[in-house]
Amino acid sequence: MPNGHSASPDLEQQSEQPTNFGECRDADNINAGNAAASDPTLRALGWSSQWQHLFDAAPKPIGGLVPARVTAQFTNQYRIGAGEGEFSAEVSGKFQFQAASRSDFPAVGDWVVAQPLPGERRAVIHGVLPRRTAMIRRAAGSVPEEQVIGTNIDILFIVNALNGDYNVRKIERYLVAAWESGSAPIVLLTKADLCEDVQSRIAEVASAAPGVPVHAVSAIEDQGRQALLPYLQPGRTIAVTGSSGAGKSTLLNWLAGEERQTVQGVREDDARGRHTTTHRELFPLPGGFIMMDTPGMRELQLWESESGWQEAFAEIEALAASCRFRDCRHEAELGCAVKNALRDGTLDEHRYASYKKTGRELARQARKEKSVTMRAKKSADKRQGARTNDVRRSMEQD
Ligand SMILES: Nc1nc2c(ncn2[C@@H]2O[C@H](COP(=O)(O)OP(=O)(O)OP(=O)(O)O)[C@@H](O)[C@H]2O)c(=O)[nH]1
Ligand SMILES: [Zn+2]
Repeated sequence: MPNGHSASPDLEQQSEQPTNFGECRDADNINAGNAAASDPTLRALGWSSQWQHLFDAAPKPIGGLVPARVTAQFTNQYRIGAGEGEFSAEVSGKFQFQAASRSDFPAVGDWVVAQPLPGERRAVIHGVLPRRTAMIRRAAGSVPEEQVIGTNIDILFIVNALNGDYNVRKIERYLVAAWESGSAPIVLLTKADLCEDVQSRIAEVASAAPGVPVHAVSAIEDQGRQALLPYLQPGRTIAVTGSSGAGKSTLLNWLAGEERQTVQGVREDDARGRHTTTHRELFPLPGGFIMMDTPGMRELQLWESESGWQEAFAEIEALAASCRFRDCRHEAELGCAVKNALRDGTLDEHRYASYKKTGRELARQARKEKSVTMRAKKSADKRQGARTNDVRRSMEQD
């Protein structure tokens, strides 16, 4: 838990103590009889006895299969880290055949069942262990499809800078995504050195993010690190999101205690024997925690998710439960508990406006997706109809 032993107590203030993030990550509870569970290379990637149990229970079509974690993803190729080091990997033909959707394929952060090919740095992926958390985005395109941005993230650092970038509504949107994914959100207000009134900003964010720890930090002035140490536990996977320029890279380098690129960039031979520098999207840092930095995580914007919305505005949802009408829209209805709370000042007007706005955006998104799905279905029906006509015509000709 964060404590007060800090050189800069004014930056150590926070809304609430974190409770149970990453509680399943029982890295110290090692099954002594099991070699893989205590493998230092695997453990550096977040392996624990829980994962070992899931691996033991996973189907294994062939012998010689090992656990590995996906550290980077390319179009059809993956980079995985196993006990024996890194491999470039592809999914097996059977896996590909059985995958029902894009989200069934491995993503950065996944633990997979892999088969290293003898004498090569290549491996075949036969399965994906059940995900504990998953950041999912509906991919844009003519047919909406789920895109998995990152999985098995214990903690999501939501980064917002205490300068012109500062925007509580933006933080609320990121919170929706975090709640939906299953990972525990922590709000980091960066560039605290640029802000005159850090405390009131923290208070403002805290009231918009009930139950979420809020910390102010300055990477440039090396302030606020102490409060983050409790999150940076060995075996824990942490992802960072926030708008461009919010200070994510600087934060990562600061937390890593050295230049991150030197931590995660590795020169190696590619398939043609050339030396290349490979970018890992998941990498262990010296403190023993694992950092995830995928392009998708950086672009994370509004999350199209109903349940995340309800959690992000849990106190309003709780009020809504005591509205007289079950379908109350909290506008002009009689006996509306939300409107009553607005009137007596227990609910903040901006907060309510943000709740309504996010709700409208979700509805708009849902309508858009529905119309895209219907259009896609119509054109599929049309194609099907054309094929049926072709068959009929060719039968008539016979
Ligand atoms: N004053 C101040 N500036 C900072 C701090 N942290 C980062 N910056 C500056 O903010 C700018 C953006 O920082 P980055 O770390 O590149 O931001 P980013 O979020 O990674 O940006 P993208 O890579 O575009 O997503 C840089 O000029 C940093 O030097 C801080 O604590 N204080
Ligand atoms: Zn109501």
